[in-house]
Amino acid sequence: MRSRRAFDLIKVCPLHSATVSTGLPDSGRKEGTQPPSAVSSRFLAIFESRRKKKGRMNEQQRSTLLQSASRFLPPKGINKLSYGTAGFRADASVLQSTVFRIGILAALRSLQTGGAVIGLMITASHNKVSDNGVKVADPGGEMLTQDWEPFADSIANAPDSESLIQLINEFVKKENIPLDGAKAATVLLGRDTRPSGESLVEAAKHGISSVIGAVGNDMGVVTTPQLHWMVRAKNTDMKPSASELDYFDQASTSFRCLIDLIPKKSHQGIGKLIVDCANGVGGEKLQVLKEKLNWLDVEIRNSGKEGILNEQVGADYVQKEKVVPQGFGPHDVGIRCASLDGDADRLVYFTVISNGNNQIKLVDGDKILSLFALFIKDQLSIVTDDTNEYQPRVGVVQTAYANGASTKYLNQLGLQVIFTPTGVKYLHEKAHEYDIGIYFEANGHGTILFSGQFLCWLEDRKSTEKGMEKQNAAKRLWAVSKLINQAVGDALSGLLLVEAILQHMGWSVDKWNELYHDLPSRQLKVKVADRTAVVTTNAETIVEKPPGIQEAITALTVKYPQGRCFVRPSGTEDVVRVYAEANTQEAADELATCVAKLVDQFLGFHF
Ligand SMILES: CC(=O)N[C@H]1[C@@H](OP(=O)(O)O)O[C@H](CO)[C@@H](O)[C@@H]1O
Ligand SMILES: [Mg+2]
Repeated sequence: MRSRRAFDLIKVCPLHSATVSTGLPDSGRKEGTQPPSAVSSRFLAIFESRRKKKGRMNEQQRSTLLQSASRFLPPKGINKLSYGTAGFRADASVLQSTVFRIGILAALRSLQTGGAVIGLMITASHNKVSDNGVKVADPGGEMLTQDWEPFADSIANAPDSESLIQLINEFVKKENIPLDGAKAATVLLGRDTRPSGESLVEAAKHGISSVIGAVGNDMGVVTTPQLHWMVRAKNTDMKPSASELDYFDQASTSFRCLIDLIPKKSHQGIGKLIVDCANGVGGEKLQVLKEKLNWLDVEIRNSGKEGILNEQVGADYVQKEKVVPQGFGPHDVGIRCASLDGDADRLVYFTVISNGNNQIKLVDGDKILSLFALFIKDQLSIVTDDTNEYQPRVGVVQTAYANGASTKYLNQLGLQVIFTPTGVKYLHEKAHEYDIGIYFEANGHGTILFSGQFLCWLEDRKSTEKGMEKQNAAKRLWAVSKLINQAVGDALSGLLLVEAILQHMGWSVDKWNELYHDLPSRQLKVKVADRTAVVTTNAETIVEKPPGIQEAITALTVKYPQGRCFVRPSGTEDVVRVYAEANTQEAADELATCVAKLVDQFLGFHF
């Protein structure tokens, strides 16, 4: 079922995207006016009929694959790789064969989706500079369908070329992929600023071109969300030739639109913003936006010209350590500051505490989510009233890492809050079930998704609503849908939306931070012998295996007022993570430390 979602995703309102694309380049595109169910069943019928003739690897293809695969053999003695929460990540030196193989996978995915453009991004996000990684973007710009992850795991771990070809052969048959050289496939490649990126992109290109008919288009150094945005834009036919330039144009135009729609503009403004760019790709891209917007009140720091990527800088460091990033200090007290991560898909805000010994007041992903949810709810309540036949469904998606106070606040706003396991692929999927699905991880990765039906309705409201106030609210929501990156969480477009909303409200960062008070929390990581021994359930809040550990965690947690604690295996690092919340910082620290010891007792290296 999931592999079909790529098609469902692209059935956007014709008013929003001009045409509806199936990802099947030569299928009828005048279908946009049909109701969604009819559209998608027609797509699927075409898709199914094409699939029937497929699923064979000819001799020429086999020998091409075999020849190139023999040049990219996996190094001996490395740990088993797993696609995880955000693709494959490891020390860059061991990744050549993995990336080569994922190049093949991306080309196969393009073939399977009837020639839709697939994305392949080389990044290890907030991890250290010597690491790297690879992840794949599906036709709608979202993460690779989970159905393909086992295949990704198996080919990444295939010990030699013969077994790799055998796995591909089996998969191609199972999925009916037309591997006969007759069909075209396109993969869009991007990388962050890591020095290992260039050679890994080359490995990916070898993988792609070993699938006959497949072409890799290299977008160079881009943020992860820019690559996802381009994939989405190309496939939805809004902009078949979509480039980074279009990304910047759309972001700046919709941001300006939101600013122009601010009622009774405050002459005071909301003051200066300083952005820590993690010494990563976000710095140079934010500079482009700054120039395009003639935005004088933003200062860009840690743009990568001097410091080391992610070393004591960036959103992950700031959110987890709750201290200032390098380059920030007492001179910044009271100023609104933001941090991006290494590939600019996470965003948090903070202020430096005066005499605080480098401590900060963190404004995390939960607060960004709350600000977005509040703004959307306000605007929606202006546009809709009880007499409307169509009542858009709004859903807010969080993970167990969301601060308990944020969930309480969102519930008090009357919003439906849903929990999923960690990893944006889960949140994104859930958010798609709503007309407006807003999701954020506490670490600052999140976005807003709008359904095609809602956007059609909104398009109508923009021009037909009688009152100016209603029209403007509709226009604001429309601008949000254009500004926010609906493919994936995006620190740059998220930052512009936060700035626009704060200006709209006339709020300082402190006023925003007062929406609710975070419960004190602590996150720790524990190195264990085998993190896969931890099996969780209930959106990762309960440990099922190893037996006995959950009872012990619960027994500790109940001792602390407002205590909440869970453990889960990381999908990106070889650790088990511990999260604890309680009514005081000391209590949260103590609870986290006790549970970390428990994890060590149950799973640590005890010889
Ligand atoms: C606690 C935490 O921040 N976990 C992060 C981290 O995943 P782990 O599976 O926890 O390693 O990286 C993921 C990818 O960036 C992100 O989705 C997730 O939220
Ligand atoms: Mg990232």
